[in-house]
Amino acid sequence: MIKLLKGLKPFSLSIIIILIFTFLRTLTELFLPTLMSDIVDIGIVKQDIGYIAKTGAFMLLIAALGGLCSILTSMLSAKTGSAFARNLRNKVFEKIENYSLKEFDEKGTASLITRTTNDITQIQNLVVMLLRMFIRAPLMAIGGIIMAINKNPNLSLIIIVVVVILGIVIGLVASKSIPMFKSMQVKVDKLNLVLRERLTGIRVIRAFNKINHEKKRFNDANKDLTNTAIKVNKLMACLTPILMLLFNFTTIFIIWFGSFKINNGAMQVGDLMAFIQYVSQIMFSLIMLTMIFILIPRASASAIRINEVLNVEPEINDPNDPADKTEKRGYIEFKNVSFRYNNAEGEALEDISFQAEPGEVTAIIGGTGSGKSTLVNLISRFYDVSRGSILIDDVDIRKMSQEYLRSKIGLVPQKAVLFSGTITQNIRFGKEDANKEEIVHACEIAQATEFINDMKDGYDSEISQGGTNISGGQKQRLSIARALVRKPEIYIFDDSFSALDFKTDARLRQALKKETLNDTVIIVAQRVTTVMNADRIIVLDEGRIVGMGTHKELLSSSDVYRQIVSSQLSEEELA
Ligand SMILES: Nc1ncnc2c1ncn2[C@@H]1O[C@H](COP(=O)(O)OP(=O)(O)OP(=O)(O)O)[C@@H](O)[C@H]1O
Repeated sequence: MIKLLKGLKPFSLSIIIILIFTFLRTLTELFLPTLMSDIVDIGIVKQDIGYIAKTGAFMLLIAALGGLCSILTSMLSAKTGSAFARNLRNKVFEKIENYSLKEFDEKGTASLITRTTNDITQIQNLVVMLLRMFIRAPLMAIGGIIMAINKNPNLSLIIIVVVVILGIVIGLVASKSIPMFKSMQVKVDKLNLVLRERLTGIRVIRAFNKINHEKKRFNDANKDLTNTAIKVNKLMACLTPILMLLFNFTTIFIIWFGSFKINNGAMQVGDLMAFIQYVSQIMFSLIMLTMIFILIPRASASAIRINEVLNVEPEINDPNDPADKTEKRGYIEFKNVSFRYNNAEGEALEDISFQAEPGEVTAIIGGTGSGKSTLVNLISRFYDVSRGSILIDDVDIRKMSQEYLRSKIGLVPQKAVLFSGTITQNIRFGKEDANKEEIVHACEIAQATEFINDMKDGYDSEISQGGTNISGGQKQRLSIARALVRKPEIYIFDDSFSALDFKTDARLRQALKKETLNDTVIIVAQRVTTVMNADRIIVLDEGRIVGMGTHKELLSSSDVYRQIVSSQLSEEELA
């Protein structure tokens, strides 16, 4: 928590101003009851109207000054709190951006979202509360005690009794509420996870008639959170009536004992009235302090979760002296590469060695889960190899900066991901300064022009979030165009033609061939027709290369390949 609060350093000036105004405000608040007591004891008792008017006007001025200080501190605290939260959010977001996929896998998207939003809001609430109350509450409590003793030392003994009772009540409430506040954060996390899955998987949920099942899952998580929130709020709600009761009894006692003192001439009426106000100020400040102490554990649970994000040292880092200049272009070499996912039992890839050169098409084929996507993800260094090495243009990719490495690659991922924005904006994601001709050219090769021209606004048509307003095949073609516009040295198509019909698939590959004459192309595919013309086909089975060569060579040398071919041919014939 302290570590996060160090982020308040840039706001030192605002904090100093807040402290000064808080100090002034507290002084005005402590001064008012004394003025009131003077009005009663001097003005009213002696029927001095002039004194009453003069002191009354002075009271108004002091109250106005206090009000002004209060407005200023509230405004500045809110502003500082928001700016602090903004900086923290940026910091967390920047950190997450540097995460490798391994860290994403570990933390989970839903949790990362809660940590960047809700958890930071908890810290922001605490900061605002601290700025507004942390100095004010003890200052007012101590000031109140001094003033009360000043008014009547004997009667002040009541304060000790009140503080002890108050301490016990607050202690009981805090010990019950703090664990509940902590568990609320975890429950918010859970709710976010369910909600996110529900929203992103809405089509599947409907298709499988799982709406009620999902509703129940969401309701359970929601109810769980609500129940805890209600419980903790009930508890907190009890605090106010108990404190009011305590305050009212205290007032009765003060008036009771005070009346004797007044009767004996040991105390004046005004002093008694002021005394009651000081006791109420002391109690109010203790409640404020309690609020802070209740907020602290909740915020510290959030701080721990935020620090967990900030403390992660991404596994994949750029080297200190990156080799960002290579003689060659487009050469890929896998040297005895093995790879194991974190927490996975077995290796996803084992002893993979092959080379790919510019002007060549290397295809990777294999059953589901054989490691095809894993293999191509290693080229972009989304994960680091567990053993062996990957060289690009004769340089180990761990020795290059990630930006330089990825600038060489045009990746079309297995799951086409588009962003909200126009078609042009989505394709410019591949190359920021791509001009209209480049965009149209890329779309022509990707066989996307036809459907783009059919759309109402052509290239300016809006793609909705996640590309839900276009078909799967159209999405794939746009993500292919996005990679093409980059004109990279290496193209990686991870099962990118699966949603295309055979005709479009063939046309696209033909156009692609001309476009990538001097580039290295890696194609991951399930269909034999997509890979059979490749210069080199790598057959993967359970993470191992079980065959490598041309279609013809593999037909005679690889059983697995022959099985894949025969299963598909018979399927096509059946169709
Ligand atoms: N993030 C991950 N964490 C742990 N294991 C994973 C992860 N991603 C994939 N795997 C496992 O690694 C193996 C290879 O997966 P990969 O996605 O590379 O297969 P694939 O050949 O591309 O399959 P498909 O054709 O179905 O896409 C599988 O057993 C899979 O369960």
